Amino acid sequence: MTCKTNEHLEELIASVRHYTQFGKVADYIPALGKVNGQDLSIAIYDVNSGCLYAGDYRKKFTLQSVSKVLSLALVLMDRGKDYVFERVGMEPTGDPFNSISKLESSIPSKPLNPMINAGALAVTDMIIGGSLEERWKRLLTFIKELGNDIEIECNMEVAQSEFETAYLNRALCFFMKQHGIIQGDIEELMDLYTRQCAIEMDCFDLARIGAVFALNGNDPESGKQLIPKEIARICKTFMVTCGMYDASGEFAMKVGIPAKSGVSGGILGVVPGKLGIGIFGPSLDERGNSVAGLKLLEKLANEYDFSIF
Ligand SMILES: NC(=O)CC[C@H](N)C(=O)O
Repeated sequence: MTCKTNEHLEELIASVRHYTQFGKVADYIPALGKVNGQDLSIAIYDVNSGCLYAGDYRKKFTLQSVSKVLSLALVLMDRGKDYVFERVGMEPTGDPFNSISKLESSIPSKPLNPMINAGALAVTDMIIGGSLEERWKRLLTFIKELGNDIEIECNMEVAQSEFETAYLNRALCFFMKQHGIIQGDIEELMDLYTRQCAIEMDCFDLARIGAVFALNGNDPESGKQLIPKEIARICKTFMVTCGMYDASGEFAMKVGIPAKSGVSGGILGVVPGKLGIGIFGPSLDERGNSVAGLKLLEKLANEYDFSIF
């Protein structure tokens, strides 16, 4: 599948690029702070007619929280939904993605959903494998298959940078270990989680992964079922209710598609039955979503009537 440039998408990008100045690049993970805040690119994978792009769509970025949907899909396939949802809830929090507050107040004491850091850490802990390397390999192989790109790898500099500074995520893990939600070793989990967040790809790969979800888990080229339909549906539901952190309600109102963002500025979007969308725009708003990426999606959704509602 090749990706063609598209004049109208270029115009749309040009019309929203100035929003990048209203946000800022995440630097709480030091290695993430090195990118150019003005970058903005998009790829759209239409399951019927091919791929279109605008901007530097081959520029690589790390998935960060976008990876949470993919680890969730793998773990649901590994363990089944009863096991997973005994340990992680299904409700949006309305709190920032790294918040610790509801972990203590919710009854039973478990993370409210798999799209916040606490829930995602619990999910990554559930990835099956005899060793850290085996678990990592299983996750990476799964993501390569979804993106149909064997070159997808981990950016070890970003992974290491997060590993060395992830005090709050470690705190979440210690709390969950005390409450029996996390079973494994915490340093091993942090290693696996920070590698998962540092998996690097471009907008084209991300759009293709979106196309798999748009097709209920089927590979858009081979037709192979990569994710069972029910699990793809669960993932898309979480993307709608919790995918854009504590801006998920506003996003549902303004754009209305399953989507997942990450603090690298990536956004994975899904228009069911039709499109996968990959966006990269590292300048973030105060909630950690790509500021220009959101505007771009809003414009596209209005123009092409993407909303599922
Ligand atoms: N919102 C995000 O993208 C957060 C992911 C990041 N790796 C973290 O755990 O802090």
